[in-house]
Amino acid sequence: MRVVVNAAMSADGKLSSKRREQIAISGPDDFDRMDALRAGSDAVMVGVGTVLADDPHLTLDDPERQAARRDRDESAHPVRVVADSRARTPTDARILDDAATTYVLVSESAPTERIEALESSGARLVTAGDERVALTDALSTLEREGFDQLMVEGGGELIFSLFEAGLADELRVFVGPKIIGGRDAPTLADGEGFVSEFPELELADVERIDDGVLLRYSVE
Ligand SMILES: NC(=O)c1ccc[n+]([C@@H]2O[C@H](COP(=O)([O-])OP(=O)(O)OC[C@H]3O[C@@H](n4cnc5c(N)ncnc54)[C@H](OP(=O)(O)O)[C@@H]3O)[C@@H](O)[C@H]2O)c1
Ligand SMILES: Nc1nc(=O)c(N)c(NC[C@H](O)[C@H](O)[C@H](O)COP(=O)(O)O)[nH]1
Repeated sequence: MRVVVNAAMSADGKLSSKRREQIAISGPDDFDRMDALRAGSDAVMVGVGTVLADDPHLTLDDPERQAARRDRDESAHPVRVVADSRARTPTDARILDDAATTYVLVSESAPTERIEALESSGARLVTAGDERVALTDALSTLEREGFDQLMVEGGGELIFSLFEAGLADELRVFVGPKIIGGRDAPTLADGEGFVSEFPELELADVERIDDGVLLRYSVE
């Protein structure tokens, strides 16, 4: 399964502000590019931090893209995936609505009542790992479900872990024309951080979009 990380960051490398509220960094063309990438993916994944901060829907905006997926005998929207070790996703989260199938990746530490609440909300639960979701195992399960391409939208904690586990195959990052600042604002890769053996990228393409630049890297 190909894992494509796609995010938008300010010119100073932030994914949102220190308040962790959603900030429009992409312009209209980059949002449309993101929608097209979602349409070409079997599943779209975020961490529970993004769910709690943004209440994302993770569906396709463009009806024609939905129709094209149906014409390919696929679901109108890609599957939605949340990395959520303790099953904290609120049962009224938009990501759990009936617009698309949603997988919640949990660990053994998730309370039974929370798991039951998410299952009652229609989520499909995948358990991997003791305290935190074991991403390698969880993504292997998704691959066995037949997913060929997984798009990961963030946030920084999840993206760091994917690179740390060697699971990211491609990084597409839109650099937008804003300064957000803030030593505590989320960046593209947060987590513990690397101090050696830094993941190496190969620059595949540079494209001007809106008032920003899309950088596409393959991960070595
Ligand atoms: N600009 C963009 O493109 C973009 C995209 C997405 C998000 N964002 C922004 O980013 C912010 C949220 O980012 P975030 O870093 O706080 O949250 P996140 O990466 O979305 O979610 C992080 C959480 O995921 C859970 N998780 C489960 N398994 C994990 C694993 N193996 N490794 C890492 N995390 C794991 C952890 O919570 P548990 O320990 O409870 O499981 C962790 O705290 C928001 O402000 C949002 O607006 C921006
Ligand atoms: N590509 C991109 N450009 C941005 O300017 C921005 N703020 C995000 N942020 C990602 C956001 O935090 C969620 O991951 C979903 O993109 C929201 O999904 P919906 O629109 O509700 O489907 N992503």
